[in-house]
Amino acid sequence: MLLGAIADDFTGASDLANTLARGGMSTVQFSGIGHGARACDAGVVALKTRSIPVADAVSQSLAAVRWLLDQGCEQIVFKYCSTFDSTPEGNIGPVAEALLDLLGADMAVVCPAFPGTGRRLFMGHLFVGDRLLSETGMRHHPLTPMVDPDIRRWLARQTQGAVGAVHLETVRAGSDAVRAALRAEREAGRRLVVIDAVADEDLLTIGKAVADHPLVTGGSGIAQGLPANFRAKGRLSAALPETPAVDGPAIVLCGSCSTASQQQVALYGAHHPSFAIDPAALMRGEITIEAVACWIRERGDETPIIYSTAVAETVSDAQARFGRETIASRIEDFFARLARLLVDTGLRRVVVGGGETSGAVVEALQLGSLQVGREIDPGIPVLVGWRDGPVALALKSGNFGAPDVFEKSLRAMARP
Ligand SMILES: Nc1ncnc2c1ncn2[C@@H]1O[C@H](COP(=O)(O)OP(=O)(O)O)[C@@H](O)[C@H]1O
Ligand SMILES: O=C(O)[C@@H](O)C(=O)COP(=O)(O)O
Repeated sequence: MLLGAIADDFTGASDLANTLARGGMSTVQFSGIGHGARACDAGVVALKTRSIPVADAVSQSLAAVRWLLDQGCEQIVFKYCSTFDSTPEGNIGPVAEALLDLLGADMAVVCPAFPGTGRRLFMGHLFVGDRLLSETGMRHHPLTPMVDPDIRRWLARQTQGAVGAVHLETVRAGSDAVRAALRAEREAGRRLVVIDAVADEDLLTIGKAVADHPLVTGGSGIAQGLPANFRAKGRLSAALPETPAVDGPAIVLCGSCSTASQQQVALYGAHHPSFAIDPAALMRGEITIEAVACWIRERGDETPIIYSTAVAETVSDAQARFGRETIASRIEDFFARLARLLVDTGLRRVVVGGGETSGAVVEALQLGSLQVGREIDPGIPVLVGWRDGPVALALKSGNFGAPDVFEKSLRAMARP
């Protein structure tokens, strides 16, 4: 492995793996570090560290990066969400600072921008489409409500050290100007530097400027320029491995409550059987895995959607009644155990909506390593793992995907 990455959730990992694969690196996504290595140019370790206590996130991230270094990785990417999902405590800042220490690095860029999905960073402020981050549905995220669009200020709340900034005019002046600006930030003692990017060309400029940085942090966009650094040195594998087409019984599971997911669930549900998980009924034990699996079997050849997706008010009511963490983990656990039961009884294709939800599901399936296949929509590839035969996955990040992304995912998995 040349490039090693950790991602703080599973949809984020597949988003990054997709970018690296499209950039020409043979890429494997690992579910944690307990499953053994596989030969590839880039290894992406999916963690579920976005919404856990800071100390746990730091120790899991360090362990994963140590493992990647043992596999020979020469550069490490720390991938977090393009909407910078985090709380005032972390976990982006503390993990980034711990990685700088581990790698003996004196600085790293911080760049959540992903223009292909409308995430742009200008003057340190993060936009989604034409709105500041805090004026979007992310303000009401069930676990990491994003109420401040100034990434410099939000990150500074999470870090021990001061946060630096490099603005767009410098990025537009080219890689040498970026290198000089980053050097000035480092000399001023600012180890984490928020850097603007509003277009793919900005990310390519930044990618070139950080070719020799031990640590690069950002959304998947920051990885756009990295494969070229290895290609320029003639280091990339000649052929990219193909993923098999996977057909057969399928399910769509959605635990994301994002605005995009609400629309996608409604559209898919208009044409397919759908089953809504009511959190209160789940907590009372009135919805069981076995009963839902039986309902799915009764649908025959159809591919149903099972979802807990709800509007912000319903989510906050459930959180007030049962506690934010309790209800979240109860729902995640439900999807995880349901997916495992279904795959063990013949299901071959699983589409999951939501990063935390995907993490719970993929961990329960214990697929180990996943090969990265074709792109379904920006940031969403087909992934293929193995459990008594190939199992295809599509892990849809909350706000990613066209309105018909669930249908498209099922079709893309089955295509040779
Ligand atoms: N109806 C609901 N009420 C409360 N919490 C919910 C509900 N539905 C899902 N959740 C929780 O909200 C979180 C959504 O996070 P995630 O799966 O990462 O989606 P996204 O990708 O949109 O962030 C999960 O922990 C999930 O269990
Ligand atoms: O960077 C992104 O936006 C995604 O890759 C990502 O991390 C998504 O997280 P969720 O919205 O929680 O799925």
